[in-house]
Amino acid sequence: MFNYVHLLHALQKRLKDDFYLAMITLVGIMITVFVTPYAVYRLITGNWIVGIADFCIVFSAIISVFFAWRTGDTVKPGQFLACIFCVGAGIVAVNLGVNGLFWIYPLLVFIFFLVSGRRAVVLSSILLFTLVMVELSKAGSVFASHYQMMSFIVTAFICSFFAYVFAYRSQLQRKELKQLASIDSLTGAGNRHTLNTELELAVQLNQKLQSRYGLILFDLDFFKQINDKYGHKVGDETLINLVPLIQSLIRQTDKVFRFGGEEFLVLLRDIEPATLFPIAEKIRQGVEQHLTLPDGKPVTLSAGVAMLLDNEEWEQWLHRADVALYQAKNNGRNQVVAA
Ligand SMILES: Nc1nc2c(ncn2[C@@H]2O[C@H](COP(=O)(O)OP(=O)(O)OP(=O)(O)O)[C@@H](O)[C@H]2O)c(=O)[nH]1
Repeated sequence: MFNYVHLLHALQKRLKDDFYLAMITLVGIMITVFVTPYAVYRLITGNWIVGIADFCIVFSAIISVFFAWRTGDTVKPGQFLACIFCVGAGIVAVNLGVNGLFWIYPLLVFIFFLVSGRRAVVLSSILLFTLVMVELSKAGSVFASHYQMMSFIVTAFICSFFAYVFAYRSQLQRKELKQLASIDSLTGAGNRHTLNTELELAVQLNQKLQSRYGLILFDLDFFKQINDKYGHKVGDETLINLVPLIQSLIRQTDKVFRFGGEEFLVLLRDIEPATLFPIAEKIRQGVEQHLTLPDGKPVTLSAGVAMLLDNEEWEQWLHRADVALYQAKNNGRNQVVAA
C-alpha cells in the first residue's frame, strides 16, 4: 500500500529545507484561496479584463508551484510569478482604481521574497512608475486625487523598504545558519552531516556520470597522549592547524571533513585509482613534516584509502577505508594502507 505518512514527511522536509520552495508554495496557496473568489465575481459581474487578469494570476501561481516542486528550481518560477503579479496587479489597479490598489501592498511584500532584492526593487519601481504615468496621462483613472497618489506612493515605498530589509536579513541569517550547520565549529572542516550528504551524492554521480571518487580516512596517532602530555588546548590547536595544512596539500575541488574526534576524511572527485595512494602518502608526509607539537616533535597520522567501486553503497565504501585504516594502525601507525 502507498505510504502516505512517508510521503507527507518527505514533503514537510522539502518545505523545511528549501525556504524559496516554501515561499512559492505559500504565495501560491494564498493567491489561489483569496484571488479565485474575486476572479469568479468579476466574471459574473461582467468585468472581463479584471476577471481574466485575476485568473491568469491564479493559474500562474498554480503552475509555478507545480514547476518548483517537480524540478526543484525555485528561481525561474519565482521570477515568473513576480512578473505576472506586477503585470496583473497593474491591470487590476488601472481597471478598478482605488479598490484595486489595496492588492499592491501584499504584492510588494511577496515579490521581495520571490526574487532577489535588486530584481524586486526594479519590478516594484516599474509597477509604481507605470501607475503614476497612467494617472498623469489621464487624471482620475487610478487615483481619486494627486494627494491620494502621493500618499499611496509614500506608503508603498515604506512597505517595499521594510519588505526589502526583512527579506535581506532573513536571507543573510539563512546563509549563516546553513554554514554553521555544515561545518565543524572547532576546525572549520565539513561536519559529519555534510559528509554523509556528500558521500551519497558521490555514489549518485558515480552511477549516473561514472565520476571516479576516492576517499582518504585518517586518524592522528596517539592523540590521547598529546592531550595528556601537552594539555587539551594544544590538542585543539593541533586539530585546528591540521585542516588548512591538509587543504594546502590537496586540490581545491577535494573536500576535508571531520569524521569525529581526531579522525578526518578527504573526499576526492575525478581521481585515478593509481594517484589516490600517492596523495594520501603526500598528506601523511606533509603532516609529519609541518605539524609539530610545542617541543618540536612531529604529529603523525595513519590512513586508509579506498576508491568507490561500481554499484557500491557509500557505507560499504567507508567501511573498506575504515578497515584499511585499522590495518595501518595495527601495522605500527604513521602509514597509509589501501583497501
Ligand atoms: N583536544 C581534543 N581532543 C579530542 C577532541 N576530540 C577527541 N579528542 C581526544 O582524542 C583522543 C583519541 O584517543 P584514542 O581514540 O584513544 O586514539 P589515539 O590516542 O589517537 O590512539 P590511536 O588512534 O590508536 O593512535 C581522546 O582522548 C579524545 O578525548 C577534540 O576536539 N579536542
